[in-house]
Order: sequence, then structure tokens, then C-alpha cells
Amino acid sequence: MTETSTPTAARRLRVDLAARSYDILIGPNLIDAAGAEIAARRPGARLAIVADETVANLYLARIEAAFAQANLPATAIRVAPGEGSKSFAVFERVVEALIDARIERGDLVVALGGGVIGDLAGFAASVVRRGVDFVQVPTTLLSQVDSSVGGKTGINSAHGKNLVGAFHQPVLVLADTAALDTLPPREFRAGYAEVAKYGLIDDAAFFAELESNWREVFAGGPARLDAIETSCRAKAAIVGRDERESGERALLNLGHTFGHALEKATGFSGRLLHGEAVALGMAQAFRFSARLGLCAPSVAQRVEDHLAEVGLPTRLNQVAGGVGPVDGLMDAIAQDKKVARGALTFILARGVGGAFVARDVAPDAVKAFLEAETLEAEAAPA
Ligand SMILES: NC(=O)c1ccc[n+]([C@@H]2O[C@H](COP(=O)([O-])OP(=O)(O)OC[C@H]3O[C@@H](n4cnc5c(N)ncnc54)[C@H](O)[C@@H]3O)[C@@H](O)[C@H]2O)c1
Ligand SMILES: O=C(O)C(=O)C[C@@H](O)[C@H](O)[C@H](O)COP(=O)(O)O
Ligand SMILES: [Zn+2]
Repeated sequence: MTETSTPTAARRLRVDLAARSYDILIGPNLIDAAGAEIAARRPGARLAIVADETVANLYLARIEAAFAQANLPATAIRVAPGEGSKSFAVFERVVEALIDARIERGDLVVALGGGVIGDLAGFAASVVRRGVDFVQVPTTLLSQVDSSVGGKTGINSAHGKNLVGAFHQPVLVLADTAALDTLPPREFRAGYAEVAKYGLIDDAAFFAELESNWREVFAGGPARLDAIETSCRAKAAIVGRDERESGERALLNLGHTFGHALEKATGFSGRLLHGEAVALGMAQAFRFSARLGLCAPSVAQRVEDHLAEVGLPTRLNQVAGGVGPVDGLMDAIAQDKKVARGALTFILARGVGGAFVARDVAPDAVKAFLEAETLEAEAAPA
């Protein structure tokens, strides 16, 4: 896709990946500008919009109108909302629908929705005709600050989270911040976990700012826009240096080794949203770091306090229906994509903003930690 100046007034960042570089535009009402933005870059393309039913009911007509105005013919493919759509069955249906719509190599798939849709539609785009380009139009906080950027796409397996997928970068990201006005509070909160993650990884000043100003971020306005931009900038920088997670990109997995195991244990269901699992997983990563003597217990407490203050879960007893036995969690952890020759990798921390990739973490230490966490949950049921 050729680089172009944007027809709309929006904040613009760039993911620098040589021939796969692309823009991230952030601002209100970008859905209405999607036609002009895409036509400026890919005139004459045919589009297939993938959306879940909830997002389709809210925004499909508007984006279709924008595409019609820019003379971009578009078909729509609807799927059920929720993590369950990151499945082989739904993936097959989307792939067949894209082929049926005669989406060719020069055309575009448009992922309109949250991270589920971005991961699913992006993966479908990566395989149809051995790869067609796609555009991310993220409509949740989580997808605007994280999943729409970086090119990880995929679906879940019975063995665990995101175990089938591909690296396939989008050619453009249009984050319409006004779409967040219709997002349910629980979903906004879940997305906030990934915002806080950037502070915890390597930006202590950002985390401190969030501790002071999180209410403004939740309320909307400039603080929210700033938080989205800071998050995208942090992710774009890491992805630009390590597109395929051979090194530092693994830092973006802070909280995810525990979190993905918890998502599997709760059946990839609405009992625990991805962002909620990440919040709990980050609290656990810091408590585990403290247990290993890597950071002070007060640091882990500070992290937990902030996540809890915004209403995110930080302890196992807050997961509706529980998470089952520790052996089930350990099985899921053994399937984590960061495992190398059977050795476990975790993202641990020496402090707020001091995350690092810890390779060859002893399974016995992880198990003992999870047993302690489980005992504590059983002693204090919610
Ligand atoms: N590829 C990556 O780098 C990456 C990064 C983080 C997370 N993820 C994945 O993203 C997924 C989670 O994404 P999510 O939290 O966006 O979930 P989601 O896509 O399921 O969206 C959450 C819910 O909000 C609804 N919704 C979306 N936009 C809305 C809007 N503007 N108004 C009202 N309702 C709206 C959806 O219908 C859905 O029910 C997980 O599968 C996770 O693994 C991927
Ligand atoms: O982009 C990344 O890299 C991340 O790890 C971002 C995570 O927030 C995201 O949930 C990602 O899908 C997890 O990646 P996975 O490789 O552990 O499945
Ligand atoms: Zn995540």
C-alpha cells in the first residue's frame, strides 16, 4: 500500500516494518472517513467487512455508507460476538465467505470490531489465496491499544489460546475513538488492563500517570486519546524492532502466560474476558516475581492495588465458577508459545516498568506458586 497523507484530522503513528510499514490513525469518527482513507491508498479495491453482530448493528451501515461514497464496493460477513468466534468452525465460514465474495489479492478484508474480529479476520486474510491485505478498524479499547497493531492473528485450539495463527500485518489501522462511547463498561475496563501493561513493562512514569488520572481515561476526552496514543506508540516501537517475537516482543506477553491458562480454564467464555485474564495474570506475574525475590512485595501490592481500584480482577477467587485444579493450569502453561524445548518462559519484573523475559523458569516453582494462590482463593471465596 502506498504511503499517503491522511485526508482526515487524526493523530497518526507509523509502524516501521520496511515494505510492511503502515499508518495507525487515532481519532473520533474515523469510521465515517474509512472510505476516503482506504480509497486514497487502494483505489478501486473491493472490500469484505467482517464484523460481529453487535458491532454490525451499531456501525456497519455507517462504514458501508463511507465505502459507497468512496466508490468502494463492499460485502459484509457477520459472526457471533465473543471469544467463541475464534474457532475453526467460524474461521472456515469466514474463509469460505471471502472466497465466495471473490475477494482477490488486490482487494481488502476490513476487520470492524474488537480483538476477536481482528484476530479472526486477519487470520482469514492471511490464508485466502495465500494472503490478501487487511485493514483494522478496532472498536474496543483493547483492540485500539493492542490487538489491531502488530500483526498477530489467529484462533484458539482445544489445547489453548491463539495456538493456530499467522503473523500478518494490516496495511492500515483506523481507531475511531468515538466508537468507545457505546462500549459496555466491563469491556472498557478489560481493555484498560492492556493499557496499564505498557506502563508495567517499561514506562514507570506512564503507570504513575495512570494511577493518578485513570478516571479521566475512563471518562473520555484528551486523557483517553493520550492513553491510546501512548499505548500504540509503545507497541509500534517494540513490533518495529522485533516483528516475530524472537526477543523483546515477548515483553508484550506480560501477564499472558498465567492469563491465557485462566482463559482456557474458563472455556474461553464470558466468565473471564481476555483483558480481565491479563489483569489477573499481571498481578500474578508480580506476586510470582516477589516470591522469587526479584521485586519487593510492596511493588506487587502496588500493581494489584491499581488494577483492583479500577475494578479488574487480581485474585483467583474473583473468577466466577473458579479455574479448576492447578494441574489444568500447568497443562495450559506447558502449551504456551514461548515454551522452548519444553522450558517455560515468563515475563517477570524487578519493579514497575522493569519487566524482563525470564527463560527456563522452574515448573516446580510455578506450580508451588499456583498452589499457594489456589489455597488462598479457597480460604477466601468471593
Ligand atoms: N492480536 C493481538 O495482538 C491481540 C492483542 C490483545 C488481545 N488480542 C485478542 O483480542 C481478543 C479480545 O478483544 P476484545 O476485548 O476487543 O474483545 P471482543 O472483540 O470480543 O469485543 C468485546 C465485546 O465488545 C463488543 N463491542 C465491540 N466494539 C463495540 C462498541 N464500539 N460498542 C459496543 N460493543 C462493542 C463486541 O461485540 C464484543 O461483545 C482476545 O481474543 C485476545 O486474545 C489479540
Ligand atoms: O502483540 C503481542 O505480541 C502480544 O503479546 C499482545 C498480547 O496482548 C496479545 O494478547 C497477544 O495475542 C498474545 O500473543 P500470544 O502470542 O501469546 O498468543
Ligand atoms: Zn493481550
